[in-house]
Amino acid sequence: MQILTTAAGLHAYTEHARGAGQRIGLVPTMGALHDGHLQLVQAARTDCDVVVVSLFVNPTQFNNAEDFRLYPRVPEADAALLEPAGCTALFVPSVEEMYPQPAVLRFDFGDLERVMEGAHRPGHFNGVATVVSKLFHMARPHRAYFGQKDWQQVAVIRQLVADLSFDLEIVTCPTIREADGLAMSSRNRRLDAPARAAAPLLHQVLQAAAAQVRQGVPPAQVRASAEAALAQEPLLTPEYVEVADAQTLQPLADYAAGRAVVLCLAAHLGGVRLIDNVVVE
Ligand SMILES: Nc1ncnc2c1ncn2[C@@H]1O[C@H](COP(=O)(O)OP(=O)(O)OP(=O)(O)O)[C@@H](O)[C@H]1O
Ligand SMILES: CC(C)(CO)[C@@H](O)C(=O)[O-]
Ligand code: BAL
Repeated sequence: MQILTTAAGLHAYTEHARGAGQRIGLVPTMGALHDGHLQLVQAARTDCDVVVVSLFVNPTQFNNAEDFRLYPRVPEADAALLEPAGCTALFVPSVEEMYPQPAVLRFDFGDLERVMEGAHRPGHFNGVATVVSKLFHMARPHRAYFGQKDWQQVAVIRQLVADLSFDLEIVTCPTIREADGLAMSSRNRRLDAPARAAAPLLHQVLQAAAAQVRQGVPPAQVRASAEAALAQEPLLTPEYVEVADAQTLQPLADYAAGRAVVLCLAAHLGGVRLIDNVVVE
């Protein structure tokens, strides 16, 4: 596995592979890797000849300085996991390398980002779109891999690819969970024992809400029951619970035949902010 630290080095690596007729898979991450990330690497390995994993805690997508400061950083352990998983090149740039000058370009994803993560983390998707665009330009992958755990992020990135005509395919992989249902997340490392013990409630609440959606319980009632269930746990402070159209992400007042529904939530647990979602087809 090659370790690359510069944009020019990454570009040279992938252009060489492209020239040799190889297919390039890109897996963008912020590190502190777990099985959710490794699944993306394995999917890329199955589809592509070379697999580039980027590891960069992108400052421009953090709306909370403390969240950025405390974000888990374990690059040596990450590198040790990546080679056996099939990564052929690890891109670990510095902030100066990714942002030689402050980025001033602003993205506006319209209604897609006026809800949920976009509404609660001002500037977040602008930072994600900026860094993902840079990575796409540097690596020019044939395919890029993202997790369903960040459902809204995938919708935003698909819009970015369509609007800017990036010549690549976005592949989405399912959410990998711990045995008790908690969605794997780098931030889980920051949960203390009581918070970790309470954390499976997030997925339990989503599953109960999904059952209600399947029974045709109206969205407002599903939302209210989920909020009430979360309120039972004193360690947990819910930020939002949403019953939304899975494609447009707009909150639903009612169900429409043939349209998938996504149930999303964000909550603070012992000072750590977690998100999760479940899709009901
Ligand atoms: N449990 C998971 N299952 C599948 N994909 C995941 C999972 N967790 C993260 N991913 C995906 O991995 C990619 C990199 O995510 P990231 O590095 O932010 O990790 P993370 O675990 O989501 O961390 P955090 O949520 O704490 O930021 C994203 O495409 C994300 O959706
Ligand atoms: C896509 C991404 C790596 C961009 O920094 C990040 O938002 C993430 O880890 O999901
Ligand atoms: N996985 C999404 C990245 C973030 O929380 O900033």
